[in-house]
Amino acid sequence: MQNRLTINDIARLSGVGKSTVSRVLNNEGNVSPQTRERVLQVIEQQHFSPSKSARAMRGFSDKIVAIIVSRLDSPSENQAVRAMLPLFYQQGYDPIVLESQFSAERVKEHLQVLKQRNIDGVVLFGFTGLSAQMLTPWQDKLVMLARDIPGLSSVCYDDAGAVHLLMQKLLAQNLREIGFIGVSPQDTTTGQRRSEAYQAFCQEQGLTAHMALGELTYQSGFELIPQLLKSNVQAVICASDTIAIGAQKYLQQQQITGVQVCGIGNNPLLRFLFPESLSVELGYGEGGEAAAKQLLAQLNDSAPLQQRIIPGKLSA
Ligand SMILES: O=P(O)(O)OC[C@H]1O[C@H](O[C@H]2O[C@H](CO)[C@@H](O)[C@H](O)[C@H]2O)[C@H](O)[C@@H](O)[C@@H]1O
Repeated sequence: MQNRLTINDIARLSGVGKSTVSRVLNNEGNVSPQTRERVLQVIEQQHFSPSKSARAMRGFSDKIVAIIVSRLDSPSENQAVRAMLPLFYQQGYDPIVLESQFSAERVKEHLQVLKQRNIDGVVLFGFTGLSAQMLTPWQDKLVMLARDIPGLSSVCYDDAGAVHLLMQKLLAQNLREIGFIGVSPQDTTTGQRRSEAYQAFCQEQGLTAHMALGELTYQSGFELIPQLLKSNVQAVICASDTIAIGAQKYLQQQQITGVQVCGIGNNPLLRFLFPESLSVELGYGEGGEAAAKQLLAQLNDSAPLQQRIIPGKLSA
């Protein structure tokens, strides 16, 4: 676990002054080789890493924000992170990126370390299983993306609205046999909200629902679309563009034409590989920007907490 030692402790343990420790950390001259060696030995023994204030003494930024993504390889999260970075840089904050892999336990560990390091603020890509109890102590310095929890600032995507846009577009094209590839309802947003929106729309319009559930992967789209093809679907809505890429790959491999594949997310790779697909721009970039602005407003101006939903739109 991380230590809480300060430069003063290192100075005391090394038998030197604070400024000497600072000179060693800065790799400046004016310190004898023996003293330098002694200080470095203590630093190593104590697993010391300079605190924010010590970093500031060394000329680094004193302002740090952490971005906790769920998956480093998620295209949607990458878009959001890319949009928030320039805003943090402009305001003199150094961002650091951590990964949760959808583990609440891992988020808890990250937050403990961030607290010890006295980090200024956090953007957290939320997910099902995170508790308000764990996050409320951070409420003034945290913004959650993609999930909302009462009492916290959040920026969310319009999950049900995206499914509606696609269903309406398909109906307008006279397509009524519409399948859906989703993910587990244990995932409240991409899973439950998108699947429920599909089922509700089918019910309202008197359509038969054809559903298959998998994971947030290309493989799921590839493996699940054959089930829906057995029901002679004319179109398939996938809960994400990543899933849609897998579904399209299957159709391409089997040389099946005439099935309209739709995704959610407006992923450039789907557009490039399969330009005939339909997708909804959920606003990942806009979401990342909004989350960064909200966090900066909370940190710099004590702005009130805010919950926001980014509207989606059919991609051109
Ligand atoms: O394939 P991707 O580009 O990664 O997109 C899949 C979905 O990723 C995001 O949802 C997932 O992560 C969220 C945290 O960022 C989490 O709240 C959600 O439960 C996960 O399903 C993104 O929010 C979705 O729009 C993407 O469809």
